[in-house]
Amino acid sequence: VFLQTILVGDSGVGKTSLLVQFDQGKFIPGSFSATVGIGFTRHRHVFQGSIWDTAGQERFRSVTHAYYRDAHALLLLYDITSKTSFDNIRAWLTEIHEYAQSDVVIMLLGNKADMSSVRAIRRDEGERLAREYSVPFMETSAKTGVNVELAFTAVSKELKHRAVQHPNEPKFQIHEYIETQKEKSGCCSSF
Ligand SMILES: Nc1nc2c(ncn2[C@@H]2O[C@H](COP(=O)(O)OP(=O)(O)OP(=O)(O)O)[C@@H](O)[C@H]2O)c(=O)[nH]1
Repeated sequence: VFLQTILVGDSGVGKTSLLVQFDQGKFIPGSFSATVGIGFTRHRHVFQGSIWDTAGQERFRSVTHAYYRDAHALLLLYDITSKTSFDNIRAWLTEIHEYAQSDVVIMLLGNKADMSSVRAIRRDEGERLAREYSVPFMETSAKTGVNVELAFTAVSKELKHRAVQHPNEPKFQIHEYIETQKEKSGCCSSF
């Protein structure tokens, strides 16, 4: 099975940066250039699949919709310093439910966790929204790399497990896996 993961969310939340951090282990500050359509060049083979970076801008929406259907997993990002990007998550989820496969693995990510001094969305607000939609959640930073590897690994493990599920094997618990692995970024700043 060829597994496809795509990154979605508002323009500027850090989708390209997250993928660059995961792929190359680096962050290029102030290098905001909006993705046009689909980031074809920015996919990396993980396990037996690939990751696609989509454009957050509204005008590319019809292009990205076409990719939802073939996606096995979706990483849905908002920016913890942007209330708008968080408020738009519900709209993104509506789109996902409309265009993606019903069994798609979804993970909610609150990115830019390194900017907690100017955060607009508390971590528990992210957690609550994720619970409402029964999706796993974590805060990430494409800048420091916190939880970046984990986000991709957790999704890959879940997909891999589904693909090769043996009858007597216990089901992979993505929520538990994340809880035991996650770095509590900005743990000590005020909620
Ligand atoms: N401090 C900080 N800045 C970040 C982080 N992630 C992204 N940025 C910055 O936010 C801006 C937007 O990042 P991109 O990765 O281009 O955003 P995008 O979601 O791919 O945007 P579109 O391609 O338009 O959909 C850039 O200036 C990044 O350097 C992060 O985790 N921390």
